[in-house]
Amino acid sequence: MLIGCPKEIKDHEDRVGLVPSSVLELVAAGHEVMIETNAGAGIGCADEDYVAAGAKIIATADEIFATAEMVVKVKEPLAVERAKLRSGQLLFTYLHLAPDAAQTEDLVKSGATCIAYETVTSKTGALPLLFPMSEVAGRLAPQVGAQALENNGGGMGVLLGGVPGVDPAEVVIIGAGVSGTNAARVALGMGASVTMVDRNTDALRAAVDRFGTAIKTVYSNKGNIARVVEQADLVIGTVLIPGAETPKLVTAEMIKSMRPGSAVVDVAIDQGGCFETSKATTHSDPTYVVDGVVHYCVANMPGCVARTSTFALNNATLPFALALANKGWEQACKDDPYLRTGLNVHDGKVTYEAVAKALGYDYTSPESILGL
Ligand SMILES: NC(=O)C1=CN([C@@H]2O[C@H](COP(=O)(O)OP(=O)(O)OC[C@H]3O[C@@H](n4cnc5c(N)ncnc54)[C@H](O)[C@@H]3O)[C@@H](O)[C@H]2O)C=CC1
Ligand SMILES: CC(=O)C(=O)O
Ligand SMILES: [Mg+2]
Repeated sequence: MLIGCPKEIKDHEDRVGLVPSSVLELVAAGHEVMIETNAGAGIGCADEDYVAAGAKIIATADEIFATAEMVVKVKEPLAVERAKLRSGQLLFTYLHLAPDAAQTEDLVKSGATCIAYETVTSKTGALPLLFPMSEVAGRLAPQVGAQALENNGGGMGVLLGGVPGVDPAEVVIIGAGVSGTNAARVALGMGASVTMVDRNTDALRAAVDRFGTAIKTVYSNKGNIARVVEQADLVIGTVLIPGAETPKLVTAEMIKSMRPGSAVVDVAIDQGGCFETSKATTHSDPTYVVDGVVHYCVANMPGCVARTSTFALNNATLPFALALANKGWEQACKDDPYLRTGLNVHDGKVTYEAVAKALGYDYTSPESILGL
């Protein structure tokens, strides 16, 4: 198969779809790999590293989209990239379609087959291609939240860990999944006082088993969220309903109840965000203030630690990229029901139910397309 990997063009997105060692594996399996020139610059991988792995360096994204049978990326295609997609082409990347009507419409119109990293599942019901980036974003969240609480960051001038004789910050993490657990690990390490909120009591039990009495846990309902948010210095939102738009669990009224100079970090912004006051921001201009509360809502947080993130992402994506290249997407999705759940759009049809429901499309099941 002819595989193409363009340079990412989202604001401050330095990750890249394939690292040289992944190229090596794909080439060893008999495939041709095209990498856009300088695609790996932000992760410390030069064109020569890709050439040594067997890739061909291509001058422009246009050439890659025009010829590749499978395009491997990191972020959702932006409008200029969507315009280059072709009918019958396979796109393998993050998509986050439910809150993004414009992208969904373009992908449907393109006729391409689009497999979303974030809805590929595993035997245990986990999301193996979201997992590594949720680990990264979760670990980054207290770090960016701590900066937002600094006077320079627009915050009230609170040190997350406090000092002897002065209280640490109160950090509330809504969603005790992968991002939430990683956020808790770092926030506790920085010395904050941490409360985790989830509607899944098993997730709260797992947090207590992991962190012991250092962590406080609260069951997720409106009243409890209103109470802990009002008392928080920093709220980190990491809620997910796979493939669907994030529920707005923290209302504008709750944000108003927080102390001026407190902060929120909406990790879940890529699925629409869990604060009513959230709107997506970029690494160039990551924060804004609503009712005195600093909001950080960057939708590609791992992009700022691109080297760590790209290698972690490739560890997870490579087996699936190999299966897609070796067998073609149809056979690969027939053989693997967990990869099949990644199919979001095919030949003008929306093939992921939560996306169809969120955006008012008819839903066509992957099984019906594959004749299963
Ligand atoms: N902004 C960014 O750069 C990045 C964002 N993400 C996003 O972070 C979000 C979280 O991802 P993961 O941690 O992997 O998900 P996860 O599935 O591991 O965890 C989500 C948690 O939310 C909980 N939840 C669902 N409904 C809830 C409710 N009503 N109240 C409280 N908790 C509720 C679930 O029980 C689960 O424990 C996703 O939207 C993901 O796309 C992930 C990586 C990077
Ligand atoms: C998961 C995701 O959207 C990201 O890593 O940017
Ligand atoms: Mg994102």
